[in-house]
Amino acid sequence: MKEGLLDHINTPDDLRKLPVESLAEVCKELRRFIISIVAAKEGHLGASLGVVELTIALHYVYNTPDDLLIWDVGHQAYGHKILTERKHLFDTNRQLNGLSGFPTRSESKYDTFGVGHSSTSISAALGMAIASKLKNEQRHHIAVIGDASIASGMAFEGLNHAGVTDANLLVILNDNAIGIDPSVGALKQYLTNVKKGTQKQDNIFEALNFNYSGPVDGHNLPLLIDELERLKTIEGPKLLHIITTKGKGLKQAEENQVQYHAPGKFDATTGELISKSTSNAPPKYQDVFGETIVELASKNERIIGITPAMPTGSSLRYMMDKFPDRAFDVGIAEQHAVTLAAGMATQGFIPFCNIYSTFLQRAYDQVIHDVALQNLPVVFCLDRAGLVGEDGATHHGVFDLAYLNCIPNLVIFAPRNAIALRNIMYTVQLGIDFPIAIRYPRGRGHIIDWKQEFKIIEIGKGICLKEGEDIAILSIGTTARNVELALTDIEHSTQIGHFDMQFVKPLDEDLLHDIFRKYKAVITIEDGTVNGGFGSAILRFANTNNYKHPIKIMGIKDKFVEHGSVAQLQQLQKLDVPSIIVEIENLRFAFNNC
Ligand SMILES: Cc1ncc(C[n+]2csc(CCOP(=O)(O)OP(=O)(O)O)c2C)c(N)n1
Ligand SMILES: CC(=O)[C@@H](O)[C@H](O)COP(=O)(O)O
Ligand SMILES: [Mg+2]
Repeated sequence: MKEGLLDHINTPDDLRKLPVESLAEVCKELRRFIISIVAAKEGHLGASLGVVELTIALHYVYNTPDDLLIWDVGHQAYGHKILTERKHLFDTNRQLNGLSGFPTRSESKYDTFGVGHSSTSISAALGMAIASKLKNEQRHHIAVIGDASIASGMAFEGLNHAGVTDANLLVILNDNAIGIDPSVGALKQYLTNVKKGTQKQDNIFEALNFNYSGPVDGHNLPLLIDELERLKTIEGPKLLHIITTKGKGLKQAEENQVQYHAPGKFDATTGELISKSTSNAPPKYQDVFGETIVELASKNERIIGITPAMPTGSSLRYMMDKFPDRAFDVGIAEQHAVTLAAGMATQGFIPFCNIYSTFLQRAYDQVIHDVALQNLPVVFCLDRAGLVGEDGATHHGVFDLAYLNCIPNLVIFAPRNAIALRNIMYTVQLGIDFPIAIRYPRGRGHIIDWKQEFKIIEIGKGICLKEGEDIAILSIGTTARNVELALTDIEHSTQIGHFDMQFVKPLDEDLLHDIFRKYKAVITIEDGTVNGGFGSAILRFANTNNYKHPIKIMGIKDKFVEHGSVAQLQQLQKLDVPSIIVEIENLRFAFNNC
């Protein structure tokens, strides 16, 4: 490829040496560079393409990293990474031992705040701005936040506080009218009106004491640079409202913004998706949820569906299309989603509140205070539980079993396959008088013929999948699959029993007593943290009942798990088939030698 300006930019200082007139060319090359790498290596695309001009303007005008730049979510920060000493590493983005897909403090001094979950940028930037004042340091603090992320409660908390400070804070609202899916809610309507020029007088940000400017065309680089230079001279909290197009510069990404948020592999020249054949593949768990809820809701009018901003990712979209009055995308508002569900449950509805496991962390108090304490029959469907792969540490759903297990009243179920997911959804909508969390992973299972006749699952009951003699393996959820595969590979597998416990809470104590009476040793396996999760619960059961068996707990170690493919991460966490075989052999060796 012909050498370009981008080849000579390693740091923002290199960028700042260029004349303004050459920056349009840098934008072009930066876009092309992002497209070429993401096309081959996958990742988030549309958001980064949409902020190419903004990224260049920010690093050109501000003295990063002394001036502090905070990206909200961080899925739009690829251009930022490339301009800040990481161009040569960018082809390792999101891969094992490669760059993180999100700004990460340990990765670069330019990444001032670790992100991945949305709506933190204003609070973090305000914290930094107040700290700078206290330290008597002159620097700028800039939070870049999208229109979907600013509608979240936490962002409003930050705005509310910032508006009564004199902090040197600039919030840039990057308004492209879409999150992953089209933005929702009254704020979206308000921003649309602002863009039309109908509500200037009642500017919501001015009402919160921000110096508001905009809306400005976020793809007009000279205009952006001028505006940022002007804002640099203004004291106190400021908000710049820019209008951009998600996916800017790649036709398909502009036209199909939902799909090109994170499109997978595509042709860098034509933009066409490189589709993998999935005709014979088992379904994604999200689709099992999405199709099943439609099936159930067509017969049970009390079923409600709720998603905080993930209708496509959760496949609640299917219900939103079929039953728009009973399925709600509430925006990036996990706390609200949970309490909304609680409110509906008080009125006799059966809300299925579908939240990615990692994002439910946001709504922990709502789960405890608004749902569990009142013992309301809310059905939490926790998608993306366990290891999610390339999104990495911010997104793995590995804490849910531990953080939910300590909550009274809450039942916790993990289906080992698509049929079990379907059956538990069927069971709970028949009527429950307790809340339940159903957690299942990202991606596809292994069962093709999954649409079988519904069967009731008995609450609190585990299943014997295979009888044995010496060692009992107790699995939870889809970890059962690797155990099954290990048992087909191993010699003397007749000696090994395998139980799908199904429920972390309540544990099937009758079954556990049978197991501990019969077997000499127990292995537990979960795709969640070993601290306080499923294995811990089994250990507690054994201690309480004075069973002295050796118990090996397999799960996620007490350390944040980085990014990589699920298979690689399973291997590193010793949750893959060979690691299970090794554990079995170790225990058998111990028996034979004592
Ligand atoms: C707390 C939380 N909930 C949900 C998500 C999933 N998520 C990632 S990006 C995104 C949309 C962000 O939209 P916006 O802020 O408008 O930025 P854009 O992608 O348009 O640049 C969502 C919902 C998240 N990262 N964090
Ligand atoms: C940035 C973000 O939080 C989302 O885009 C997330 O990466 C979606 O994950 P899935 O691909 O599992 O839906
Ligand atoms: Mg947006």
